Amino acid sequence: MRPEEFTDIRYVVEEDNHAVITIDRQERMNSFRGRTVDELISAFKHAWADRRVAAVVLTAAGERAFCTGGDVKERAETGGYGETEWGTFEIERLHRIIRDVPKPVIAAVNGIAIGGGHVLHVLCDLTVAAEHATFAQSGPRVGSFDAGFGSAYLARVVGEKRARQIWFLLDRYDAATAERWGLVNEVVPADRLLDTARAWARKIGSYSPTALRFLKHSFNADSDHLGGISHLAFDGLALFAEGEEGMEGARAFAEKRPPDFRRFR
Ligand SMILES: CC(C)(COP(=O)(O)OP(=O)(O)OC[C@H]1O[C@@H](n2cnc3c(N)ncnc32)[C@H](O)[C@@H]1OP(=O)(O)O)[C@@H](O)C(=O)NCCC(=O)NCCSC(=O)CCC(=O)c1ccccc1C(=O)O
Repeated sequence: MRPEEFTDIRYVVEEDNHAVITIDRQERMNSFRGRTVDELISAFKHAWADRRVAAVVLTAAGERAFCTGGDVKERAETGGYGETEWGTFEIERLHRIIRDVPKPVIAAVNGIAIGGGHVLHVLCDLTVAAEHATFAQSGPRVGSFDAGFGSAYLARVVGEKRARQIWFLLDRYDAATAERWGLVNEVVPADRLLDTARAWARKIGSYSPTALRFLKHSFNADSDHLGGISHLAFDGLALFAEGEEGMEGARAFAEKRPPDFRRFR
């Protein structure tokens, strides 16, 4: 897919140095549907292939949300995430490409990062967050889980107790807390968010791309076996999400009522 065809995201190469990928579905709080995921994968491939690009910035439009994960309304209405290029929902491939693209990926978190949106920033190499940004997982409330990188790799980042706290209590954490936990690298005022990400990209652009490529692969190698767990988990999730228990979570969200999971205990 060519960048001119994108409807859910924007892709721009700035200063002949870095790519900026902007999720832009503000009417659904920058949640992703199947098409959004296809476009994100395509954008990362463009950034991978483009020799001008030293680093990739992943951000989103507006100040309210970075990404709120899967489009829960779409899921409640249709049981899935809508049409895709190949007929498959490629979120796992998106996770892989963020890790595999041999250039540092910087998440610039401009608002809430929750659910699958939180997982996206966790998988990025670096995270800079606006002061008002918040962080949370939500799966067990809306009938979902990320039992792969989204939980196991998160535990690498913040430690087992914090990762379990994030997934079992589903609270929202402010940017200062996220920085204290090592979940984000730096917190800046909202009006400095993109400039900080750009400055990091510029700095990265002055370093040896081959050295950076090997370093990224080296960091990944140590946790790559978690990809096998992700594989199992996403196949399990696909079955779970369309079943009664999974759908209770999505429907409850769309109907603005608390979910009732008691019959599934
Ligand atoms: C983000 C909130 C905390 C914001 O709360 P608040 O500020 O009070 O605003 P709201 O009034 O709730 O929301 C405003 C407006 O936006 C709509 N909206 C918000 N989030 C979404 C969303 N994710 N999808 C669609 N629409 C959304 C909301 O309905 C409101 O619309 P109105 O028309 O104005 O009423 C809060 O909104 C919130 O908690 N949102 C849900 C976050 C969430 O749970 N996300 C999904 C998690 S699951 C996931 O991301 C993984 C999916 C996945 O990878 C997968 C893969 C393979 C198979 C299956 C799956 C799977 O489905 O799990």
